[in-house]
Amino acid sequence: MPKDIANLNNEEEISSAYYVSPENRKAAFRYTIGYAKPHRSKFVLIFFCTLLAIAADLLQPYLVKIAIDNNLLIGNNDFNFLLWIGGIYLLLTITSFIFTYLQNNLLQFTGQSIVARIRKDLFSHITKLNMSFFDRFHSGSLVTHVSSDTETLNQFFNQVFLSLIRDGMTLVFIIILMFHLDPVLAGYSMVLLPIIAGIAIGFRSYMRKTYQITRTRLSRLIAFIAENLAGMNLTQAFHQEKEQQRQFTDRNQSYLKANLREIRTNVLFNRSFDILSNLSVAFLTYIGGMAVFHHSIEFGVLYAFITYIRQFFQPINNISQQWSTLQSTTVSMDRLYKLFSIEPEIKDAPSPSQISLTDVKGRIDYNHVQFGYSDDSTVIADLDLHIQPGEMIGIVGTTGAGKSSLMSLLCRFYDVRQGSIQIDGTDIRSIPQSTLHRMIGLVQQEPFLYSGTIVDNVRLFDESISREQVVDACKFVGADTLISRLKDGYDTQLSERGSGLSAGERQLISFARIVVFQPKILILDEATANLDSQTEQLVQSALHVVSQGRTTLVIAHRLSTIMQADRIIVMQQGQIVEAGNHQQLLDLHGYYEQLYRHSQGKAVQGAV
Ligand SMILES: Nc1ncnc2c1ncn2[C@@H]1O[C@H](COP(=O)(O)OP(=O)(O)OP(=O)(O)O)[C@@H](O)[C@H]1O
Repeated sequence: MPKDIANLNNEEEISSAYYVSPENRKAAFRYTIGYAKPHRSKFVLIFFCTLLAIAADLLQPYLVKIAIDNNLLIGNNDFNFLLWIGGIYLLLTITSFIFTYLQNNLLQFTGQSIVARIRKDLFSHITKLNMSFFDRFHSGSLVTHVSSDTETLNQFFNQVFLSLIRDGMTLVFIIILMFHLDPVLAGYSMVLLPIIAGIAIGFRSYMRKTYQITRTRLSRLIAFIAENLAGMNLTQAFHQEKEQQRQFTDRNQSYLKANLREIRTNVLFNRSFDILSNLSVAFLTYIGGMAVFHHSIEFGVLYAFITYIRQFFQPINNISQQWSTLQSTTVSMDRLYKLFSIEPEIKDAPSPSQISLTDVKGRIDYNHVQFGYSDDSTVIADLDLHIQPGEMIGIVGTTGAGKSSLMSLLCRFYDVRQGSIQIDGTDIRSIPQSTLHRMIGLVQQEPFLYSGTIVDNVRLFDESISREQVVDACKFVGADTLISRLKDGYDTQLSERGSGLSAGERQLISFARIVVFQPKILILDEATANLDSQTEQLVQSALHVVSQGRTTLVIAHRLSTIMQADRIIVMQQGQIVEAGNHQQLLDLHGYYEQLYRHSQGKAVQGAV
């Protein structure tokens, strides 16, 4: 994967991030073109529309040439003939309009459909990647890939591709017509062709660099905005507004500078190109004028020739302009291809065990588990834990002891390094992930809610679950009273991440999800620390009712939540150091007792 573009700092890094090796370029190109294949017939149609539009355009000067040479210059004032020529000219204009319109619409439709498909596949691919991928990748950069890089591909289909067909064909037709009109003048023009093309390509390659810098700076800006919006509460809580504003201004300014430089270079190039084009016209007018003077060509030929030479520059300019777009498309194609090529590290076994969700009992065995996020770190060291179906386990421990990691391993967000985890005696690596995730219900410390109504959030947009089921579930966990107090009740629209609801209310909605989806195992990363005592009471009783008949693992931040647990395990540095029920642990006079005394002290202080 190239370095995260959000983190590119200087232009050298930018250049190297934008370097695409020829092999990668080919593979990425083949991959992208694969998306265009189903649209073959539309591309053929586009080709013919373009062909007809160009032919209609290019025949117009030729018609005028005929009118001049075959009528006006020889004094054959045949008005009928001129009328015919005028009629055909009009017809050609209409033909060009119709086919250009068709070609544009067809190409837009095809290009947009291809890119929409790529965007859809990319999003679906990203959702299948493992947590380790998201540990490495900033969400801001992923937003950029899904939005900007696919947009660049859009430009490829709607601009580059169109230009290659339309301008390429126009150039070829103009050359043919020029040679048909006068080979000598055409020969002179051909001398100019490589000079103009050389200058155009040289200039464009310089422009490409400025363009890349602009795009990278824009990506950095977008990534910064995305990340800042996600962490806005933190920014405000820690009065980071000024610092964030400063960083934003830096990025904004550097984008502005790059943008202005790009525009300056663009204008300079286009004006230089115009001058070059005018000089060439002047040169050919001189040579052609001499030829007319010496009667070696007719005036109409010179007229047509000058018109063609003017039209000759446009496609060269267009192609060279698209050349730089093509370069950035190559980079985007490469980045998207690399993203598509990332395989999920955690995959279902080739022949997974078939497990019926209704038969799950909920026994969990951690068998001498070892785990680390990287090869050189160990977060869980040889942990052995066996949990009976329906048992409630409280997990406490120091910060960073590995409590959440233990839960992530059970959900198979990561795979164990050594040992195994079994559910009802089956290694979770041989259970299909979709089944595994239906077996386990997760209530996070900061429950995530989607944009949508409360009903949508409880049933997770699964229309097969009725509204009544949702309401019953909310009543069951005691969330009904809270929800009824909201203005639109169950139809209250929740904004992004469920803001508008308190942490406790969000937790209650997560509990209702558990009741609706009926997983046999419940994991709760408890967040009662943030709750007022009344909501805490509600969450406690919700936990009590929801945990009935389920194997429940509770990471406790307040001991009051787990004092009633069947078993409490105390973790330190990835190991279980104490285990037993509340009383047994107090009798050990160990770490748990210290925690308990500490929490009692706090409670007393709180009461004072
Ligand atoms: N995604 C990750 N990538 C790398 N290291 C991680 C990741 N998540 C956690 N860690 C590290 O693994 C160790 C265990 O973290 P874990 O979150 O499991 O601890 P915890 O006991 O749940 O802590 P807390 O009570 O603070 O939530 C810590 O040192 C942490 O820094």
